Amino acid sequence: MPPLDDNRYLKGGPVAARIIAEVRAAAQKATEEGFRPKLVSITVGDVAAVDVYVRNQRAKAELAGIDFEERPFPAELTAGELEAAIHGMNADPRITGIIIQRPVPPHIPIKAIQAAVHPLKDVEGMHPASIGNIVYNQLELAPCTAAASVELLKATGLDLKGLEVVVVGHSEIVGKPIAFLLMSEGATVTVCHHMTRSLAAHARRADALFVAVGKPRLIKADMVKPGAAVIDIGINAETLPDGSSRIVGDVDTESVKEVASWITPVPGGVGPVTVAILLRNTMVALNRQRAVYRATFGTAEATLAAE
Ligand SMILES: NC(=O)C1=CN([C@@H]2O[C@H](COP(=O)(O)OP(=O)(O)OC[C@H]3O[C@@H](n4cnc5c(N)ncnc54)[C@H](OP(=O)(O)O)[C@@H]3O)[C@@H](O)[C@H]2O)C=CC1
Ligand SMILES: Nc1nc(=O)c2c([nH]1)NC[C@@H]1CN(c3ccc(C(=O)N[C@@H](CCC(=O)O)C(=O)O)cc3)C=[N+]21
Repeated sequence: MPPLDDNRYLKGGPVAARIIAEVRAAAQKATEEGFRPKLVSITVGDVAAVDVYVRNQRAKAELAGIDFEERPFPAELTAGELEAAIHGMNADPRITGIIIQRPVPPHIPIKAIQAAVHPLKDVEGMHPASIGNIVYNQLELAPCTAAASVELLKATGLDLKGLEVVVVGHSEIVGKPIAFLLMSEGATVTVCHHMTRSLAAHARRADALFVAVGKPRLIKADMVKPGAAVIDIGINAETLPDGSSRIVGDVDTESVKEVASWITPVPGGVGPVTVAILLRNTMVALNRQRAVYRATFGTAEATLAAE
């Protein structure tokens, strides 16, 4: 197997740019028709871990013509107060989508809070109803990171039907939705987690390996099948001896790139595509809201016109 040349890095930039261009055209059309999309980002407390994510969301939303508003709440906020604020946003027709940045403080029950977001405004695809849609093969509004990871695998041109795929990590926000999306596309999916007996034995069988664990360099070259596609979802901050910090994934990229045919870099891989999918989901949400609006008010108009 020849060493991976630069072309085989599965970079997120071009995929994200294509999606954002599509979103921009759709957002412009919707705005002209009187429905300007708007995304609201909720953070609770001082969460340094999401700073980069929120900064990129704002920058790309501006590029796409989607309004972006940050609503920071103090760490002492109660779950009831946060739910009330979300109900207010659900009822506000100017707001298209709501994203609750993770993590939230331990006294806030994240599942209940995610369920408080109206499914029509759930641009993260984390409401139980949204997750349920994925199980029923309705894939147009999926959790952003999971959808981004699958989008990158598709960019390899590999046929997903019957593809042997291994997903490492089974969180509700990343690993599990990746597995459901891939099953819907016809892949044969194995899901590994911390109780899996031999991670290496499973991982080595994969034509496509997805890793979402949160452990730097968990996946080494001897755990990867030659020629495989490796999608590294991990985002881990690492402090260097000189005190500076950098972001690394869950895959030992240096060694794995000698074995794999495709590998997503960190940074510059899944991250930028995640942001693009969030914006695409915002347009999916807007279109659904418009359909409800038409069904509610358009009919009355048609009835009046007919009279
Ligand atoms: N690029 C992006 O857009 C995003 C990146 N991330 C990154 O992805 C990574 C995962 O995030 P998230 O899913 O939220 O994390 P969680 O901590 O919620 O989940 C980690 C998963 O890894 C599993 N796991 C833990 N240790 C092992 C092990 N040794 N071998 C196999 N599996 C193991 C856990 O299994 P168990 O539950 O059984 O212990 C769990 O399912 C993080 O680095 C995070 O920063 C997250 C969101 C977005
Ligand atoms: N409800 C919720 N959903 C999430 O999906 C979620 C979250 N909370 N909390 C935090 C994590 C982390 N995350 C990132 C997504 C993109 C980049 C990103 O765009 N990264 C770029 C830039 C990195 C840089 O500039 O250093 C890259 O990887 O190239 C980073 C981090 C989403 N997460």
